[in-house]
Amino acid sequence: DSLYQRLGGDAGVAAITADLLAASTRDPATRGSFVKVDLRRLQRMLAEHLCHLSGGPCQYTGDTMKQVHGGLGISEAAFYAMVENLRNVLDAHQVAQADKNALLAILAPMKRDIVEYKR
Ligand code: HEM
Repeated sequence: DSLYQRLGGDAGVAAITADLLAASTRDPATRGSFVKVDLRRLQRMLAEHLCHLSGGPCQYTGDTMKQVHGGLGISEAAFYAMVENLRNVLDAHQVAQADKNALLAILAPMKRDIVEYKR
């Protein structure tokens, strides 16, 4: 029994990813970053990434977090806004508190590779 399974497996991770992307393209704190992005591809890569990180049977085929986000000028505030949106999405999918914390704990250290500005 892995975190991936507790997130709902393939279908759960796909739905969580779709909802997070929907929130990210709506939230004024983050939406500007996604204007020119191929969201279908991003959905696929992000789902792969989350599947891999949570112990699912997936290979992540994208680039490193530093390669992907470098130069995008992402602020710490935007990062925290996305974390907050993910927290809400996981709540909406009734992911247990411990599993939510486990996933967020895996993602938190990536901040240093993603954020370029304090605000
Ligand atoms: C822990 C937090 C985050 C994780 C795990 C994450 C993960 C990813 C992944 C896996 C990709 C796809 C990589 C690829 O295509 O090779 C991606 C792309 C992207 N991310 Fe993030 N991300 C995070 C935070 C953010 C934040 C806070 C923003 C902006 C507010 C952001 C903006 C983007 C954009 C714009 C792309 C698409 C880049 C492109 O295709 O040119 N990400 N992210």
